[in-house]
Amino acid sequence: MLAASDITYKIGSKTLLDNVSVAFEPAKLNLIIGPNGAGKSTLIKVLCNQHIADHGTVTYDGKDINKFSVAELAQRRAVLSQNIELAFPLTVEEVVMMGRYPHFSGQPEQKDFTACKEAMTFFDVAAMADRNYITLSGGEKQRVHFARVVAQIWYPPKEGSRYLILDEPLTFLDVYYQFDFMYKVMELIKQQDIVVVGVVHDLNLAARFADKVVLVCNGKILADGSKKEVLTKENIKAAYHMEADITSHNGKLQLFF
Ligand SMILES: Nc1ncnc2c1ncn2[C@@H]1O[C@H](COP(=O)(O)OP(=O)(O)OP(=O)(O)O)[C@@H](O)[C@H]1O
Repeated sequence: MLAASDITYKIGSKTLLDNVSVAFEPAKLNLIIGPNGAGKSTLIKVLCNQHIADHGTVTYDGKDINKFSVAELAQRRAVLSQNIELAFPLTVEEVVMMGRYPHFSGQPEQKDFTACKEAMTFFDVAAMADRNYITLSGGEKQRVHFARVVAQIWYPPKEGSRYLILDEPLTFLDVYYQFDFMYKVMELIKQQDIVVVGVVHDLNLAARFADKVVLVCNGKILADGSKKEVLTKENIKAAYHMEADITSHNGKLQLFF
């Protein structure tokens, strides 16, 4: 379980997160939604210790994030950030191997090569293994980063959960790969010990796939629960100032604007 309790985070006089408490369980697809500037990326950064909260705690498996060493956390928790830029000419396989850096010192071992190969196959980028990363399209690069972060947590740790934190993973992907990615994440969470937290903008993808939806607005949690509980006309209006028609057919929610 990944939990944040009473998080307040300020920059100067601006409060970016205001007393936020939220928890994410393993084996569930947890999605964070909310309008631009709501505080979603800030929350992700606090959950990852990239931002230190002014108040409140973040725990992984009940243990305070500050009690983990950087290496310990990196062996169990992979983070896909927005706008990843690589300055060096690397092959796709070398980029994916970066995910394994927390697991070896010196040279990668056979299990690191195996994790990379399997993660590349899983995300359909194995055929590009020897390509120069910077020559790839935006969507191809994004799939390479999926392989990198998933290679990082490919094997279960001796104890505790694995964590996969994704800040807007669907940017750059066409509709086929958006769905493909969601199905693949659902396949990963069947392993039961992976906590997945992702930020998405597409409310219909959240309506289709999420087990839990957290709606962030003005640095606060406006709603937190199942997609049916959170994706209501009232909540959408309050957060996005938009009227939505919401239909439910065979248990599937759909939003129209
Ligand atoms: N260093 C900073 N100084 C001042 N304000 C900041 C800083 N970083 C972020 N903010 C502001 O904090 C608010 C929350 O930003 P954040 O990036 O968390 O939003 P978001 O919900 O991820 O938005 P988006 O959907 O547009 O990516 C925004 O208003 C942003 O301008």
